[in-house]
Amino acid sequence: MLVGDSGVGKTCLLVRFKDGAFLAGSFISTVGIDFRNKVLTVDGVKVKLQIWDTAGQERFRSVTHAYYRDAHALLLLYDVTNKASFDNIQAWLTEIHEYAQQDVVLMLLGNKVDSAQDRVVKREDGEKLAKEYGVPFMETSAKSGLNVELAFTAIAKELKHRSMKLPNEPKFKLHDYVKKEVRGSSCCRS
Ligand SMILES: Nc1nc2c(ncn2[C@@H]2O[C@H](COP(=O)(O)OP(=O)(O)OP(=O)(O)O)[C@@H](O)[C@H]2O)c(=O)[nH]1
Repeated sequence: MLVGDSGVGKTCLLVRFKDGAFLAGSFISTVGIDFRNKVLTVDGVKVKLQIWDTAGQERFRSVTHAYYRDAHALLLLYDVTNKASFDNIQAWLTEIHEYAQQDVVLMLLGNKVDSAQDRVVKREDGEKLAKEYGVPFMETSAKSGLNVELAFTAIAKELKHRSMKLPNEPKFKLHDYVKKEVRGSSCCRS
């Protein structure tokens, strides 16, 4: 399930992953909730991801709350060009702790790193926050596609590992896997 403030790029991230395209042009906010399926082959095993795209707008919060408890994984997004979306991450985490399953797979994503000139949230700030909460972290761009496949593949691998519980298979380390991340530009407006 994709969560985070309105406009951080949840729908675009999902469309980039599903269709390999970027939704340029006017911004159409998600109403309530929407979902798309994608089948990935992970280490020779087919994994069907059902990905729920939630509305970031406050007025839909009660609708999205109802979906948290069925989510196996949450991708929590902020927009690196929007400080408020980053400041709201703590509130999102509080909501997640309240409504999601305790063992939900969680990943923090700083999106829109292609907009280097408009960046206001430093990579280190994202990393620091993620470390504080023990959550894997990556920076992404739905526009350029940077790290999008990697983020979803990481989730798929973790979920596959958890569901198959093969005793002889080495434990999948999500925190290590996300280190394959390609670094975007760290340029800042301020
Ligand atoms: N430059 C840039 N723009 C992006 C990126 N991702 C999304 N956008 C733009 O940001 C705006 C919002 O994107 P959405 O994907 O609709 O945002 P959302 O988080 O789904 O918003 P809600 O549905 O309201 O919760 C759109 O104008 C997108 O074109 C990105 O990676 N880079």
